[in-house]
Amino acid sequence: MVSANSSVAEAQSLLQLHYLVWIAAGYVTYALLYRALVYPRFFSPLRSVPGPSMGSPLFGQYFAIVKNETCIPQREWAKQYGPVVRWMGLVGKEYLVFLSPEALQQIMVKDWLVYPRPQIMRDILELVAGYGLLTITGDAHKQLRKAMNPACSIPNLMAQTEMYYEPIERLVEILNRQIKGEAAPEAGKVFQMFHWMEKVTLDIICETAFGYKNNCLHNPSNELVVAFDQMQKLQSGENMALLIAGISIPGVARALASDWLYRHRNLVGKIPTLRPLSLLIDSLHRIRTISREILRANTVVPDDRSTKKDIMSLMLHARKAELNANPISEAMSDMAMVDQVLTYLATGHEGPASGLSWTLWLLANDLESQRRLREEVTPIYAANPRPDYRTLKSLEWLDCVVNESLRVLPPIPQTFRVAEKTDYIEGVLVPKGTMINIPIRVINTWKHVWGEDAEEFHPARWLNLPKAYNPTFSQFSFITGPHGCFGKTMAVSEMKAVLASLITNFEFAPAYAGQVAHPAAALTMKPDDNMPLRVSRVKA
Ligand code: HEM
Repeated sequence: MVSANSSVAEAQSLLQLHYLVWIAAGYVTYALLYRALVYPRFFSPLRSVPGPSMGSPLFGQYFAIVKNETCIPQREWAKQYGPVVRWMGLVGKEYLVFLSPEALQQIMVKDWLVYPRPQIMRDILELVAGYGLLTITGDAHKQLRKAMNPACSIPNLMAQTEMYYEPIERLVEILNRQIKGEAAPEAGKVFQMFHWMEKVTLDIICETAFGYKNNCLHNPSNELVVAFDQMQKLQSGENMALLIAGISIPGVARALASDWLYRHRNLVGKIPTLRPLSLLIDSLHRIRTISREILRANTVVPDDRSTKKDIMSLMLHARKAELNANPISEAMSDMAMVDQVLTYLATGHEGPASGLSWTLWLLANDLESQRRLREEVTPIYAANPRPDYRTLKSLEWLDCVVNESLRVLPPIPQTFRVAEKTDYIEGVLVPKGTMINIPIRVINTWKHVWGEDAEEFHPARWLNLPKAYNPTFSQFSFITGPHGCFGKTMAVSEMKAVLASLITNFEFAPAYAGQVAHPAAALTMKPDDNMPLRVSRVKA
């Protein structure tokens, strides 16, 4: 009897569980359908903002975004619908694009605290660049940025410029030697220019930011280059989607950077879909190991009178000052310091390496601009092969070339912000939680400002700027405001030093007839074929 009763009770509770599962599944389906199909079509305050069709019910325009060249769909939409565009992401997630200076001023400058980087973006950035300026916001960000600002002061940059030349001269010497070794040296040699730009910029940032001699130019199996290369190969729309899906699960971002998962990465790699994650774990571990090494090599804290203002000295100094003021304060731990090293390693070389590769590509396809640049820089180098910061800054055509290249092919082609509260932008009611897509590449090539040839490379346009040009918002490659690029001035002066040395010594041409560039982007926009270019000695 007892057992018959308990069987009935068991059957009843199973039935209840069964109902609960059905109710939960029904609710999730309803919520998904409501979010993806009903709300954006019938209730969203953004439903009347112009933009492309809703796309697929679950994926919106997601595939148009990840399968096309970065920012090209947004550019087409802006041409068709104007400077405010709405597009749909996954499961009804609404994205807004604004191109006007007024809107960008509000989002990036005036109300920057209302529009922080979205959490998912910060999680991804934290994975590659650690917990630092890129991932924090508000007061913590203000404090860290204030401590670091002297690293990019003009006197500091003037002192740093001299340090660029050792790696640059190594690069020139390697290219020269390899061209000489060819059967017909006068015809030059094809080099994967992105690889070389990555190496020279890594050596420069290691030296100028941390006083660390990396010398990956002479060492093809250098751990840092191998790790960053491996990460670069993983940068595709599909892998990014996998990463975003993975990171959306709480705890996954932290796990990916953990030593435990590194030890078990081969197990992860056994599942074919997860193989890119196992490579990512490996790269992250290698980069963290070197960052720790860099920190260990920098244990001496500069005293108060020290004139050393490289990034590492400033960080050590800030930590010492904090501990002196309050010995029990939570000054940066060694782990937090490693994260700062990661931030500058990643940001300090990727942008300049991509920027330089794109500039060489554009010059290889515009021989007149290349010739004019050589004519400007050659006498400068003949007088002094290590021109200083002010000399580089004063070269007019060099400035035009760098500005124009960064405008047409910006190394960081887009970024995102999220509305933390409901607000109006350009008269559009933007509900809390709306994603703001800042398509830098589209802003930089907006015909309304730059005219009909906006998408073409014409350095001379910087000598006669259009009426609608706005110095802060028309070339937006470093964005602006409290989260604007920390290394802007350094990046530009570094690009100029590398470019001027290369153009004085070499001529650049496409590697083969009909060559086209293939920009591939996840975080930064790089040439997906490593940019092969034919390099030959400048004829006397
Ligand atoms: C051509 C080269 C470069 C370009 C185009 C570039 C562009 C950018 C952009 C667009 C951002 C904002 C990203 C966002 O908000 O989503 C940014 C942020 C940042 N960049 Fe650069 N960057 C370059 C070089 C550098 C260099 C050389 C350094 C370091 C020495 C650097 C350090 C940083 C840091 C630390 C941030 C975060 C700033 C903050 O939020 O306070 N960048 N960069």
